[in-house]
Amino acid sequence: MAEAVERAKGKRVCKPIVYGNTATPFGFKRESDGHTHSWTVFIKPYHYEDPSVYIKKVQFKLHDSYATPTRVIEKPPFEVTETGWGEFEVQMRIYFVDSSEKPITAFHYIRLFQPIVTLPSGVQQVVAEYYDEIVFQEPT
Ligand SMILES: O=C(Nc1ccc(C(=O)N2CC(c3nccs3)C2)s1)[C@@H]1CCCN1
Repeated sequence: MAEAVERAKGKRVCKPIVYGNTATPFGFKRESDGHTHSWTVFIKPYHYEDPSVYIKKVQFKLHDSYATPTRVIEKPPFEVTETGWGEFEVQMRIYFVDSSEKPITAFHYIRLFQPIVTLPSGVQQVVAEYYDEIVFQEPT
């Protein structure tokens, strides 16, 4: 109720987003660290638009075994590329250009093995992504 009072009635702005990860197997276990895959965790607009218009930065929290597990990305693309051998949960915290908008948190479980998609190039890749919407209540 307090928030409703704080914000004058105004139009609602919806920003469709996609978040998730892609992954590509090395095809072997790397001798140095046992890693088997390269993966990229991301959050991006669903439509073709510049996310920096409304997203200031995104904080990705990886598994603590990674060096510097908290990664802050301050300009698009809002993504982190790493290598590894297993699947685990990543926390993503989205900070907005409008500082009156509270940051929001999403969680994504890194997938390395499925679902497999075949890209137009014929290359096979794991793509695990989810659709969501960020809704802003714009004051008048
Ligand atoms: O896999 C899992 N957890 C994982 C956490 C981190 C993983 C990983 O891939 N890596 C740590 C990173 C480094 N290695 C060396 C230096 S940094 C590469 S895997 C769980 C276990 C059961 C199901 N999922």
